[in-house]
Amino acid sequence: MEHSYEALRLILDSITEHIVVIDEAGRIQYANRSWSEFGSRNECSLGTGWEGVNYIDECDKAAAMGDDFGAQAKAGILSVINRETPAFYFEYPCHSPDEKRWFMMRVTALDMESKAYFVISHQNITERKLAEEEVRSIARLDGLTDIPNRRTLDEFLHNEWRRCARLQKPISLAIVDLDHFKLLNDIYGHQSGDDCLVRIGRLLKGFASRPSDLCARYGGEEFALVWGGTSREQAEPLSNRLLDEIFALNINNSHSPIGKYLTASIGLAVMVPQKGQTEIELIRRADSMLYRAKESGRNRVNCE
Ligand SMILES: Nc1nc2c(ncn2[C@@H]2O[C@H](COP(=O)(O)OP(=O)(O)OP(=O)(O)O)[C@@H](O)[C@H]2O)c(=O)[nH]1
Repeated sequence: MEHSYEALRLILDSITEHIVVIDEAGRIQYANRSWSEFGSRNECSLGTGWEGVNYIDECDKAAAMGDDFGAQAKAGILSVINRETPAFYFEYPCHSPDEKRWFMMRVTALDMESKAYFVISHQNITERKLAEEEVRSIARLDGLTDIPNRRTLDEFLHNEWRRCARLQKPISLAIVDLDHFKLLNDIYGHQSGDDCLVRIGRLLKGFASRPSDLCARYGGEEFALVWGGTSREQAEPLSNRLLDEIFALNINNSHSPIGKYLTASIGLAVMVPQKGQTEIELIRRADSMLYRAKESGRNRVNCE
């Protein structure tokens, strides 16, 4: 069987990986059925017929249309052709309008009948990529409230700070700390405390609706809101509305000296980032405003 050309062709056609073989100039010399079928199903630039197609030119065309992966694929293929590396591996997205897809491209040399050829195979790795995306998104969220966690906040704040520095726009940070939450936990139990944190998280999501906004769980019963491109005139009423809405949830905290429903305190800082400053200064200011809000009676917004 191994001597039968027909048998080998059938075997290659039965493989789900898309396989093409090119020569040193990049001209396609062979394509298996999976490769041809994928091309025709997806109206890929290479189309159904492969005769006369130069694979490297196709990568160039993709790169010229702004596809960075085209340029990377070409560089990798050339590195194998020039024998700078024995193999090239490359993961790239190839999404269709209605589904996400990723492929792993492998390029290896194949010396045959004293001529050099190169095998390029594409394996569908979508399942693994989707699982990785899921893990990444779980790692970015707080397990209890399902809103971004501290790590995500730090990253977002860093990027938003830099964006606002570039545009010389104000950036606001509100640190929201629930008042006498320990009493709520002590009287109604830890589970009620958890339920309450979940409700607050849900409420906060409604205060972070723009791409330049983010709400996050900052610590135990502390939350944070970043409002990029937002001035004090906009952030202060927003913060006051947030306090009103927390109170309007009517979450019992009967032993709180402030009132029978749960309240919160907010430290608000607003800065237009200047040279030499970092977002640490914004956090420091919001923290000190929160401290003052707590010191001066809680259930209020303090803004410097
Ligand atoms: N149920 C629950 N409680 C939490 C969680 N994280 C922190 N806490 C509780 O939050 C309470 C915070 O207490 P404190 O730091 O004294 O603050 P506080 O009672 O809110 O008082 P002030 O902030 O000064 O108004 C503690 O009892 C923590 O156990 C959590 O994930 N779930």
